[in-house]
Amino acid sequence: MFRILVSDAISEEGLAPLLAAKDIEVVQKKVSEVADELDQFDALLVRSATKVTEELLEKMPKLKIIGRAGVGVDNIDVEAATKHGVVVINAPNGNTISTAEHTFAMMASLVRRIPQAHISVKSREWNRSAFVGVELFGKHLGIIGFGRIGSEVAKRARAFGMHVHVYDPFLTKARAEKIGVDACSLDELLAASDIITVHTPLTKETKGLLGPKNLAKTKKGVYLINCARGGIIDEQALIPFLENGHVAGVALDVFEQEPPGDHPLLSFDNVIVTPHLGASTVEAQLNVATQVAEEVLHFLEGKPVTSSINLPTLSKDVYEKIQAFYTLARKMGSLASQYMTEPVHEIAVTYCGSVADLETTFITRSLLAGFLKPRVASTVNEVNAAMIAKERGIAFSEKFSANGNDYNNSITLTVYGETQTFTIKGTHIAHYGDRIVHFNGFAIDFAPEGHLLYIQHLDKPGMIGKVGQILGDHQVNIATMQVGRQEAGGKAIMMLSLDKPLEEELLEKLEQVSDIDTVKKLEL
Ligand SMILES: NC(=O)C1=CN([C@@H]2O[C@H](COP(=O)(O)OP(=O)(O)OC[C@H]3O[C@@H](n4cnc5c(N)ncnc54)[C@H](O)[C@@H]3O)[C@@H](O)[C@H]2O)C=CC1
Ligand SMILES: O=C(O)C(=O)COP(=O)(O)O
Repeated sequence: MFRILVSDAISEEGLAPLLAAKDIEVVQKKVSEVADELDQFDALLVRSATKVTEELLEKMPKLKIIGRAGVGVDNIDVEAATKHGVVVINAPNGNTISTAEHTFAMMASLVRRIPQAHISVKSREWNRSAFVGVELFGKHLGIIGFGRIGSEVAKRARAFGMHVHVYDPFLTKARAEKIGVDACSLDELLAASDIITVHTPLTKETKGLLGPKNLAKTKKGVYLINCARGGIIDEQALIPFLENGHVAGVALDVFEQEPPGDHPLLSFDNVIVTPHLGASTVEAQLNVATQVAEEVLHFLEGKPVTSSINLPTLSKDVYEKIQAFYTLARKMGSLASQYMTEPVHEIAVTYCGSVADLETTFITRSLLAGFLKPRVASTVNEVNAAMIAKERGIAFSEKFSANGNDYNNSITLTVYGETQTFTIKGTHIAHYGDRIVHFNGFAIDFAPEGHLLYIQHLDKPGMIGKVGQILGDHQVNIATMQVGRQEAGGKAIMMLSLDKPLEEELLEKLEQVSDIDTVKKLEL
């Protein structure tokens, strides 16, 4: 049974896949209303109101996934979620059109002074000369941030006969030309635009992007629009530019603090505002709720997510291709970690043959999670494995080779410790399963599963018998046994799979047998 907390107002119709699912309980309450039960939730669904802080995450130890029914995740401490191994997903395109349309509604309202005229008429006035506006046709629109919403705004602007200038450090000239916009530098955009609208996420780089310095570079009489995030246009910095008339008008859907309270900007007649309504349409809310509900359901069913903020995203197709290697890699990581009981400073993975062509980032994360799990007390999974490895000073690298080295595919993992180096190689054989084909310098062939017992010994007659005798005397049944050696009479290994885990006392007995060098219990 999974419990999901929906702590913001999310479309009930969109939540239908979760509400209808068996073994899932959906609780639609604010965080403050379930303060005593926070440790019982597996998933959390939010919009922009709930602040998902590290403190909240610490109160939710069972949490596996956070679904943001919308785009911006600046209300979620994604780094803390990653640290806690919690997947964060969003609905990146469900509200694009609604927000682009709202931006346009704001633009038209701003230049034609519709809100002010509306209030005037409602106040029983009829003052036509007070509300003379300007046309959008022929004006220069500057769009800062040319992602999903920015590009939809551009399409609409072109239909209105506007010239569109775009600044986005990640936009190529070729794409800009194809869409028919002028890709330019920020300074060029600021100097050329009659109206500027921002559509970036709120990040360290974009916070205060339109602050005192950049506002001074704009044309006198410029109009500004923020339907992205409060703070991209610095609210305090706007005040003198409004007072001296340099900025002709501002439209804000979002604020540095929401609600903004008694903010000085609200006193300006030429500042028009809405209460964060960009995504507030029936269609957008249904889209984003359906997207996150389906994703969360998939995730809880153990399927891949397609729009994660802190995991590489995988299509169903790709996931099916990598699934087998993902499991093999996790087991190899775990075996290496259990074998190498000393501190490790580097992990190197080589993908050979068909696996080298796949999306290996995810496989490597799985391998790291498998490696770290026996070593860390907290949750470790694909989400936080790379971060934890880094924190512990473990470097990791990937190499690729088209040649499978006798196998259709293989993964080789080398772990560098303080005093020794350990190498393990595995392969996945379709319709047969995972095999470890190389272990600590020995060619061997065993299935990585269950209760394993590794013994390194001298290659001489009677060794298998001695081990078999000790295990038999203690009622431990051997399910399978594989052997490998480097040369006749030299070092050799046995890998036994047992029907039950080995007790410590038996391990010690085996270690005392003459010509047995190493005994290790490996659990998968
Ligand atoms: N008012 C509302 O209700 C809504 C607001 N939003 C907000 O709109 C914003 C944009 O959303 P999308 O277009 O869906 O995101 P997106 O990720 O598709 O586009 C963002 C664009 O900003 C660009 N960018 C990033 N850093 C930049 C920088 N320093 N300078 C210039 N460009 C930069 C990126 O390259 C990207 O192309 C987000 O902040 C989102 O939270 C989204 C939906 C509703
Ligand atoms: O999707 C976004 O980024 C939004 O800003 C929409 O926010 P909301 O879900 O309406 O609180």
